[in-house]
Amino acid sequence: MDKKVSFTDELPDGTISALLQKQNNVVQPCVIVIGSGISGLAAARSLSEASFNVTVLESRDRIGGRIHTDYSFGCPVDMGASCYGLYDMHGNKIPPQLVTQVGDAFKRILEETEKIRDETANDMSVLQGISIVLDRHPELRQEGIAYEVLQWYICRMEAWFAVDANLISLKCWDQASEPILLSIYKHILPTWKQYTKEKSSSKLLIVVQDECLSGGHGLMVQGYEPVIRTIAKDIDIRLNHRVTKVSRTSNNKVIVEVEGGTNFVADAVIITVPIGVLKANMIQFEPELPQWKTSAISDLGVGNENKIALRFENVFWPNVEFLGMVAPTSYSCGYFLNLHKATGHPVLVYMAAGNLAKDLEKLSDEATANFVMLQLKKMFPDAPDPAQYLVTRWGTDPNTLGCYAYDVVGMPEDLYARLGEPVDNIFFGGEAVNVEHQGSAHGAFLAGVSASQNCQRYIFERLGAWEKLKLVSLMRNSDLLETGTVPLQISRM
Ligand SMILES: Cc1cc2nc3c(=O)[nH]c(=O)nc-3n(C[C@H](O)[C@H](O)[C@H](O)COP(=O)(O)OP(=O)(O)OC[C@H]3O[C@@H](n4cnc5c(N)ncnc54)[C@H](O)[C@@H]3O)c2cc1C
Repeated sequence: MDKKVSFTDELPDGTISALLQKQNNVVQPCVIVIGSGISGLAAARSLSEASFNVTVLESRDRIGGRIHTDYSFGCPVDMGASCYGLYDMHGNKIPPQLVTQVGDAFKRILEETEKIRDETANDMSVLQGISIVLDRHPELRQEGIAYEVLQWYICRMEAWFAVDANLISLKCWDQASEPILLSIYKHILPTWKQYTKEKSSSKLLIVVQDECLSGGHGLMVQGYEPVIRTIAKDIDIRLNHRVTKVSRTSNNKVIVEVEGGTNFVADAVIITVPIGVLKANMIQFEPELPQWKTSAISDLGVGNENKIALRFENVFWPNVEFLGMVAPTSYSCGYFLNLHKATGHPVLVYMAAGNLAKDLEKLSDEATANFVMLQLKKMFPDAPDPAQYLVTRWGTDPNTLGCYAYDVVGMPEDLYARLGEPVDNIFFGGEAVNVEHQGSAHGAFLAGVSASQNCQRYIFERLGAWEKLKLVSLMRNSDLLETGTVPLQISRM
């Protein structure tokens, strides 16, 4: 007589696994993740821990994507922010009181733009909003060097969005969750502590530091690399696999084609390539993606920010966390992160955003380093030549085609949400699908986990009772997972 096995949680661990192993027909659901940035790796890790068979396809010869720690200077170089020293274009230090005073005015200006937004039905740019506020409140206008400091604050805001302020949507710029708003204030205002006090938001700070992966705007002294390596541990990652096509089949499978013609077949795919890559249609979809999805991709903006790291033989600058140079326009303001303070190595990192970042990508590495040295020499006329330099080109790198997503003036507000919606068994992760923390490493991480959970749910719901039982038993017994792994991809040569 056949013994009926019921789908129950009560069975002792191993009982069902042993039975299944005997039957020798254990097939784990297969998922392909495209992209090995923090989002793709988070998705892959989450799937792997749920006993799904997962393979990551990565176009580059390295993992990490937009998180890349360079060690060629003999120390890790990536990112950070906070305490500051501001200079004018003639090398004179700006009095800290003036910087704080203009910072407070800038905070008030931003608050006043909220009223403008509430009054008008149509969207406008942040820069337009600021200009209306200054017309209405002459007392907030700045003159002389204070005007240049105000431009520097606008320059830092542009760096946050990686695009010029005349392109940032007033309607959407601060619609992210409070922790990210707090990060913006922290990033651009020396008075951020006062801001958090006013909002009595010590709880928010804890959220920023504990819940978000990067802990707000701290500097990862060892670089981000160890985080990436930890998430990627034991995951099947195929480097130099550039995906060119994703096809859905009539039997609910996906076929993922890479450059060179190799195909991978799976039950579902999670796409985590940058929004710039999607916008440039570097991946073909068959059948085509629906209009609500393609319009979200085309309507979302992608900004640009580049870093130019300079290593010197010795430190000749003050012991501050960053050096800023004010100027009559935000385009000509400057910002150098001082890595010496955190790492002890004589390294400065210049950051350029928006149009400046685009313009610098038209120059050679050497010409870019020369431009940055001219900026530095305005503050420190005797600055020696750097011993080494590194230049990023996120805007023209075919693996990114931009820095991160931003809200274009006048576009619908649901773009991030639409971008994150699955299309059957195609799921979307990546920085740009996180509604609350887009443009950040922690947002990308959370988007990857969320795409994985949606994908697991989708697959689980489509399994028959017997397959569900098999999957649950696999989840309970990781030993079986090791012996029962089935290769994910098939090749069609
Ligand atoms: C200059 C700069 C400064 C930043 N500063 C900060 C900061 O201070 N704090 C912060 O939190 N965030 C910051 N960010 C943002 C953060 O780095 C990103 O949001 C995050 O790393 C994005 O991760 P992701 O996995 O979504 O995308 P990515 O890391 O870009 O991963 C996508 C992967 O897909 C791969 N790929 C592309 N095309 C294909 C294809 N056709 N087939 C296969 N693979 C493909 C890419 O090579 C890449 O590895 C910064 C970004 C930049 C560029």
